Amino acid sequence: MKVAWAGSRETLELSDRMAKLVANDPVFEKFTRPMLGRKELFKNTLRKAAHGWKLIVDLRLTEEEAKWLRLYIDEPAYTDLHWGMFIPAIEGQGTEEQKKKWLPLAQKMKIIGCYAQTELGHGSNVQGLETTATFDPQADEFVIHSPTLTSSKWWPGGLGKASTHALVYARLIVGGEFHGVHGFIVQLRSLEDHSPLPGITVGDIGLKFGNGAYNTMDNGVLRFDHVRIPRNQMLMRVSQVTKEGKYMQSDVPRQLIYGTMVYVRQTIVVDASKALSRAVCIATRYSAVRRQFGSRNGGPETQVIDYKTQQSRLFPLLASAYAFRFVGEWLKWLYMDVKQRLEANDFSTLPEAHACTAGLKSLTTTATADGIEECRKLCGGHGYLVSSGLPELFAVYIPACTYEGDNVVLLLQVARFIVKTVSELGYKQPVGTTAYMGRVATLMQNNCAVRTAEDWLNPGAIVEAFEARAARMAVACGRQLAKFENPEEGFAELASDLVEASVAHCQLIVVSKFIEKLQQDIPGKGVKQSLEILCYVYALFLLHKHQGDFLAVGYLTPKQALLANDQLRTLYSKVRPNAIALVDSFNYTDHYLGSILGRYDGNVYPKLYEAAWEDPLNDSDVADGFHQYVQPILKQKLHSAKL
Ligand SMILES: CCCCC/C=C\C/C=C\C/C=C\CCCCC(=O)SCCNC(=O)CCNC(=O)[C@H](O)C(C)(C)COP(=O)(O)OP(=O)(O)OC[C@H]1O[C@@H](n2cnc3c(N)ncnc32)[C@H](O)[C@@H]1OP(=O)(O)O
Ligand SMILES: Cc1cc2nc3c(=O)[nH]c(=O)nc-3n(C[C@H](O)[C@H](O)[C@H](O)COP(=O)(O)OP(=O)(O)OC[C@H]3O[C@@H](n4cnc5c(N)ncnc54)[C@H](O)[C@@H]3O)c2cc1C
Repeated sequence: MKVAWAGSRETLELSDRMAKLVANDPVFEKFTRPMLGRKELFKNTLRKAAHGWKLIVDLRLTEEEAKWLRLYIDEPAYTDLHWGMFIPAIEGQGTEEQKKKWLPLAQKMKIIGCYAQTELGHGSNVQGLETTATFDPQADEFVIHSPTLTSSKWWPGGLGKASTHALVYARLIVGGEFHGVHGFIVQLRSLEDHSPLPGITVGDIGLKFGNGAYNTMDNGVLRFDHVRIPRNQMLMRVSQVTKEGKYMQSDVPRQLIYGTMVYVRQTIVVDASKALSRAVCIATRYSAVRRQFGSRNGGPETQVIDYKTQQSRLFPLLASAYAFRFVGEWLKWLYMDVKQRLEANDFSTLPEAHACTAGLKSLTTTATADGIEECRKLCGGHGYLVSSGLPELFAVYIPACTYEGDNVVLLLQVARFIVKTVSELGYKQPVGTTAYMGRVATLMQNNCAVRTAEDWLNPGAIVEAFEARAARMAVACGRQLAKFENPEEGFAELASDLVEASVAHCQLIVVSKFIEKLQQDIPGKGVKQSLEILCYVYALFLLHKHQGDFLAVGYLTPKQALLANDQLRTLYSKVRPNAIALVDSFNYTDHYLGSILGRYDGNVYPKLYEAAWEDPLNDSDVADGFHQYVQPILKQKLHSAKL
């Protein structure tokens, strides 16, 4: 099962080596993180990042090894955005000449970059960004300027204190004409003494949610006061500005400027499976350790993992972790395919790539953020201790529902895509993830044929149910939209229904890709069978949770919905014997889990007790402040009988 989770034996071995390299290095200790002050915390993050870079250089780690190393260091840092956005943006939107100049500098970390798109006043609305880049033909330069307070760049990770350069997204103005938002490489700080360059005001935006957590990252604020950069520092693969001041839009779609976001969104889907699997690993192991009630004749109390309510909350999350892992694997393939096509100037699958990355990023991050919180609750009181690992995991993870695109805004992008597909059904055969809409007549006509709970253990029945739900919801939205004279007005009015139809479409993708994964060769005795059970748990859990959709579109009867729930209960009993093996398959070290509740050895109570005394508050029996503030209360003589 470890190979199935890792993807291959090579990846399992490589990631295992990196995990152990980090776990055995005291520099990467994590437990004290939540107790550090902001400056000490940030300095410690810089220290870890520097040590990580030294390991990469000294050990000559490959790009893949370095990626796993940074993952297992498990600390948001400027390197995430340098490697995860600044470099990919240059790779995707730079000309060959620009890549030749800037990539070696960035890859050798001679410069540190961030991705500065969001502003104080605009994040979702990229076309509303206010920073300006005005071409000066006399000087053959762009003048980068922050004309308003709301044009201040705000949020970019690594911007506040670490980065020397930024990829700045600004409104391109040539000869007084606005030509859309484009990316510009701008140096922010001196490479000599790291001081901000003239015209640059830069700093950190302040404390964020949680102790430690994402406060290791210097999300920054940045303002420009007429800062000049050479013309060749506008990324010009998509569009160009000539020396003469002529704007040229190549035959590449303007949306390629958004390409880095597509790339990051697909990485975020796999990240979701990692984050959710960590929380599920902790909650599952602890649920097996924790006993509460149920003792008979003085015997041991019941393991809480054996309660049906615990199983009905925990096992769908376990199944979701595997589901997101496999859909993330497919999404990576989709992204690489569209990237290759783009290199051949084939833009045909760009809309599908955008819709899939946007929709799956939204769906998996929402489910993961909710899932981590559910795992905290599954651990009872001890889940609320920092030493459980869950509060910090939650605090670090939840911005994923916002960054790289607010999850609702992204679902609205999916809605545009499926509404457009429905509107073209009469004359254009849908392909890819919307191919099922080509069978809309059948899907609208045929209802569910399930007669017994067993009938739900049929991939065909599952896929047809999810296809019918998604198709019928999309067609219903299309029909409603047709009633509006102004399509944009209709879209705004029906936005909530469209979002629900988008969720249905995206859940169909996840379920379908899980089923397709099971049709592949999966090594290991009993592994495929275990994954099949999880696949059905995932699908039937969604069907149960969203049964209102399936009933409202008339595809399911209440009886069939009840049969699905009956089957779900049976499936939980089948997951139970393998639950620990399934989470052990994630192959996480205790260091990476950072959780006393999730320890591999299950030695929870002694370690919880031990850890309590390490809290600074226990440095003395009588806490500082007692004598000054409490003792006087205890000693005071009160005359009024009432007090
Ligand atoms: C080694 C370590 C690795 C680490 C990995 C690193 C990162 C990942 C891991 C952790 C994360 C770490 C840190 C956090 C990073 C976070 C960074 C950020 O947040 S960067 C900023 C992100 N911002 C956004 O996502 C903004 C969201 N808004 C938009 O994308 C757009 O404004 C819009 C909502 C899509 C609207 O676009 P527009 O204003 O142009 O209007 P539309 O009419 O809707 O679109 C026009 C047209 O274009 C199509 N389209 C839109 N976007 C794309 C796209 N991305 N790709 C392709 N096509 C796109 C859209 O469909 C329309 O097409 P059509 O309908 O045919 O006209
Ligand atoms: C931890 C973190 C790291 C980040 N890192 C970076 C970075 O490195 N670089 C960078 O450039 N940015 C970064 N960001 C910014 C991030 O990309 C934006 O916050 C994100 O794109 C959301 O945009 P917004 O903040 O403008 O939200 P808004 O769009 O203002 O969202 C506010 C509310 O309005 C709703 N809304 C907005 N538009 C619509 C609409 N059309 N229809 C319906 N509802 C709507 C949203 O759903 C939401 O509920 C980061 C943010 C965070 C939290």
